[in-house]
Amino acid sequence: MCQGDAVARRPGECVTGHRAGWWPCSGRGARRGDEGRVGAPAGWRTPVTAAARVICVDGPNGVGKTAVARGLAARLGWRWLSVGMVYRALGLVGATSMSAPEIVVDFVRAADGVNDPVVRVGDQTFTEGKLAGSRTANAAASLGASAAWQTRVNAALRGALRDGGLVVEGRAAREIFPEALLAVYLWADRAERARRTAAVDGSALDPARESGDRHRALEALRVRPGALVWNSTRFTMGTTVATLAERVAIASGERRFTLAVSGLEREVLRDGVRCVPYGALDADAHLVTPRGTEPGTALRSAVAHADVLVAGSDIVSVGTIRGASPTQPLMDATRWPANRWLSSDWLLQHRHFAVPRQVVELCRDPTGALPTLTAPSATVSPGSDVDRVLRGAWWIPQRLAVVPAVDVLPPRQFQGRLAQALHLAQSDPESASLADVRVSRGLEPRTALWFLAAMPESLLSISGEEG
Ligand SMILES: Nc1ncnc2c1ncn2[C@@H]1O[C@H](COP(=O)(O)OP(=O)(O)OP(=O)(O)O)[C@@H](O)[C@H]1O
Ligand SMILES: Nc1ccn([C@@H]2O[C@H](COP(=O)(O)O)[C@@H](O)[C@H]2O)c(=O)n1
Repeated sequence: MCQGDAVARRPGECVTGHRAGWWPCSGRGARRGDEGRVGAPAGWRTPVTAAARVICVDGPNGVGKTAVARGLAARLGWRWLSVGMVYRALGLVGATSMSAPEIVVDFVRAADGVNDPVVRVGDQTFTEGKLAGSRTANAAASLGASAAWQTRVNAALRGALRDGGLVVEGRAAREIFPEALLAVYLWADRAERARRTAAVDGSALDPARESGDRHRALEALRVRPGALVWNSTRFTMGTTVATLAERVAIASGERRFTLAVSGLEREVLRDGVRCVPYGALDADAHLVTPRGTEPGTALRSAVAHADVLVAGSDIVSVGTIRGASPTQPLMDATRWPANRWLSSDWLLQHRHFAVPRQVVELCRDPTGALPTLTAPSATVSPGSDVDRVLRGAWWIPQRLAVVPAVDVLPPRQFQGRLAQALHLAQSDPESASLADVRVSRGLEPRTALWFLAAMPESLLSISGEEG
């Protein structure tokens, strides 16, 4: 089981040297040399130890962590747990460092068969329904920022580990359960999160709570390295839950990440990625390459894209695939979790891109037919299938605010400058929310991840030498 911090090593490798994400790190995954062993995934299964059957779901307020965690637990037949619930319960009983009540987290089977969490603080018992909504959140936030409470709450949460799987939702779930099989950072843009929050209890998103959660020193809201970043803005709960269940199966080795590749005539297994001819509807993503691309080049491209796609994203283009160095595409250089900041122009210049199946499905035409994707030329005609799919990605910018280009700064200064720019942008809700930031390829990966968490709506372009 890989517990490694993937960004600290060579891109795509965990401590044991296996690729993180799309093959399991328990030693039985596919390796180089698997090529052509089509069919190996059938019945191929890596046993997952009980301790590793933990999925973490983190993300900003109102994105749907609780609803998605419960839905995923129901689908997998696992229990689910909420970190925020414990802090909310403590806030509700008016816990203080002097009172130090006992905290116990347990489960109760709901009418629909799901094992829901129950939090006992002293002699009071809370279920999620009693704690939902924004009412109790501010007291929760101030307790949650304290290291002493974190220690106690985290111990209570870990005490809830049982045989069988556990889906844990909440801030820093991954820090509390570092052994997790899969950590998900659930995202939705601000307007959608506001809509979801209002639908729960009529309340508004609280920017102060979110900003506090982002900027505090310990257990801050941010994307943890290696997390699957799933942008749920345009997906139903059902699609998000089904997708995450598939990603759990991939992480546990029960299923292989599958890419449908244009121009490929037969199924091939390459570097652990199952590549199937374009058009296969069960693929996790579709890779479009320009007409006439050599199969070998398309397969190298597939592996490079898969590396990024397993970490989430809407549409991915990994830049020039160099013949001699297929393992060093542009995106790998930063271990980017998603490249949604790449502009449409950039994408068009590269003329190949990969799209998760769920994005393609969003772009069915009125008769329900799936779009036909062909590699874009520099002029994509408006209304064409490719145009619809590219526009179906939420990130194509409508407007742009330019913060100072920071490409020549070393990482520390870079982060300082970004923090300043972000602070300005976030403290003025009327200001444009998008930033055009140019980064050099030497960008420290953690800074990139931090940036994503701090300002996910940004357009980030990568300049400087590729490779
Ligand atoms: N596509 C969707 N994905 C996820 N949730 C959705 C979606 N559409 C609607 N919702 C609803 O949005 C609400 C999100 O609230 P929920 O409490 O789950 O969010 P949360 O991230 O846990 O919030 P908080 O951090 O404030 O506790 C739920 O009622 C959920 O059913
Ligand atoms: N690790 C955590 C988790 C949550 N909190 C605080 O509790 C608030 C409520 O959490 P929800 O996920 O239920 O919204 C949240 O805003 C956090 O401030 C925490 O401090 N640490």
